[in-house]
Amino acid sequence: MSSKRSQSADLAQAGLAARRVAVDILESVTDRGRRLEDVLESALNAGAASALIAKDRALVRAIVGTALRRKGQITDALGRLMKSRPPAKAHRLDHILAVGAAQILFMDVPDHAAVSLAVTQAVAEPRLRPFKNLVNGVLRNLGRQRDAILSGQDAERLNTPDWLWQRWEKAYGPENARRFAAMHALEPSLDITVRSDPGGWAERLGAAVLPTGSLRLIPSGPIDRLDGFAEGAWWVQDAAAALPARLLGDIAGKRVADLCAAPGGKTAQLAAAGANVTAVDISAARLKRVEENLARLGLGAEIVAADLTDWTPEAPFDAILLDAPCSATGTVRRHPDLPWRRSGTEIESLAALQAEMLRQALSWLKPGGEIVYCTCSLEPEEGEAQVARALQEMPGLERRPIEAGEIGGLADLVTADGDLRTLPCHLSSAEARLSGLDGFFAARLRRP
Ligand SMILES: C[S@@+](CC[C@H](N)C(=O)[O-])C[C@H]1O[C@@H](n2cnc3c(N)ncnc32)[C@H](O)[C@@H]1O
Repeated sequence: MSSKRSQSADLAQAGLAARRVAVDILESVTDRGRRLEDVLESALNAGAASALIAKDRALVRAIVGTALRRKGQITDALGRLMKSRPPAKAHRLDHILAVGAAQILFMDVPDHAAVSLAVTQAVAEPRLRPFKNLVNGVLRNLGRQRDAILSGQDAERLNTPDWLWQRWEKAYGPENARRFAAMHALEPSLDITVRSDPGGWAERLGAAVLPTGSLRLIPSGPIDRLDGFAEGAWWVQDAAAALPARLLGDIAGKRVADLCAAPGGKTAQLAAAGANVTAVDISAARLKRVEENLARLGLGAEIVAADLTDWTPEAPFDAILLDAPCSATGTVRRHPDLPWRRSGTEIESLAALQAEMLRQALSWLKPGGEIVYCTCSLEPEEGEAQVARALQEMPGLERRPIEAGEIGGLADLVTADGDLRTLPCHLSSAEARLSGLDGFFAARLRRP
């Protein structure tokens, strides 16, 4: 084989391997309910995928991300072109078609390449081989009818499962539900928190400095190769996630608990602010990441692996940050698999756990001490309702309202009660990919 021909055979092989890994990942996430971030890492480091170069790894991420962000539209589009569903034994066909459709409908990949790689995948699997003409026909038709199909779709509604849409319509109204869904279709920017000199780091990284002090950029390669990562000058943290720890104010020299601490973005903020931090989390594996992150950043904290519902500190704290486990529905921009792995049924039991944790945490504060309770959820049961209940339950407990000045002057992010409520459609910018914020709730309470 000439070297040119062997090069193009290598490229075709890599293209095929990337699509195969994308199909495997989609299968794990949507059929087995596994978390995308866990599956991505293990799939990209196993077997043939481990030989993929950075560009192909990025392609896998982009295909899977698009297939999940646009899952409703892709299912609708394929449904319009298929007379019947493939039999259950050929269920992998759904993922091969979804991977092909994601490229044809939404990505800058030539239709013929997407179709031929999907057909090659079907042919390679004995159970799917009988459907190779179906794959070919459906995906070719999709390319031909792309514009007509896309223009007839209600993208926001289709890409949001009913359980989430109904919750958001109820809590925020139909227009906001639509705004959130529009943001979820976009690959989010990378937000980072810097130890110091945001202006200098913004220049070095080509980032924007947000009003809240976080930096925002579109990275062009792996994050750990960016300037300043290895030397611990910054850490990855959504701009909304960076706000709750700041609400504890000047904590230098104080004894502060970071409850539900892993993977440690907020622990790093508290330690960088000079607090003596006790970081507690139930997951030893996730705490290992806290330790690694702190080591890279040259910061320290006492690390405690414990179930908070069964733990008592040796002495009360001056201040506490409780970032309770929650449905995480505010993070769909960064976790597009979440809506399709959950159904909302877990919210009731999570809310009960949050109530128990908040009650306990309040009892671990010194008199006059402050707690910031937060969740990365858009669901009022996990935010506003928790705080209302705590205020009712504990005589003398007071809300200390958040001032816009504490969060870069962004008054829209503060509720009438004085709590922080960030939404995916907040922080809009002329450049769509530089817009948006994770949905967070935070309230600051002072113990009598
Ligand atoms: C929202 S995450 C915390 C994120 C973290 N604060 C940060 O900023 O990086 C919630 C954490 O709660 C922990 N968790 C869940 N149930 C717990 C329990 N019963 N006791 C202690 N930690 C728990 C989980 O392991 C998870 O790390």
